[in-house]
Amino acid sequence: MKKVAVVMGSISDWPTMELTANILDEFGIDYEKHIISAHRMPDQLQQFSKDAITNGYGVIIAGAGGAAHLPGMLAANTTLPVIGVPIESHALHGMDSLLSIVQMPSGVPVATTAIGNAGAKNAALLATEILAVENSQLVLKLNDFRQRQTQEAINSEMQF
Ligand SMILES: Nc1c(C(=O)O)ncn1[C@@H]1O[C@H](COP(=O)(O)O)[C@@H](O)[C@H]1O
Repeated sequence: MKKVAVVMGSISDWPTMELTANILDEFGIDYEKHIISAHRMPDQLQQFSKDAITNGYGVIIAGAGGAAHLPGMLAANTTLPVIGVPIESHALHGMDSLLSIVQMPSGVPVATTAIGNAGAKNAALLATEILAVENSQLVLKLNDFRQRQTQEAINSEMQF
């Protein structure tokens, strides 16, 4: 199975992106985590994204905050699917991150999640669903995850 790249613009994004990593762990998906900033590490960004297919990645998840150009610049340099996670910034509560990730020009798509923790978790689930297209074991695991989630919601309703 292909690996997932979990990329973030700064180590300060890790408390959010760790939630992505936790879900990939839960599904037994091989991933690598990297700090690569399009702004601060432009050469490394180019190298990483151009080599991503030959290095065995199937999906890239990129979390960034503020002027969050990282997911878009990764997408510009590879045809792998890129999922962007808008980190909840302090100054603008992640609206800056969201708008700078979601408003890509036509021709270079980035699948954008919700801001912050929910987005980080959904990015991992979406990456799992992409890999599940070619992997029936992952389909079973995703169905099991959904069933448990439904049961937890039913239980909370009964205890309410
Ligand atoms: N948005 C970007 C990029 C980029 O898009 O290249 N590089 C860093 N950052 C973001 O800057 C925020 C503050 O970073 P610091 O905490 O390191 O100052 C982080 O949320 C990071 O993702």
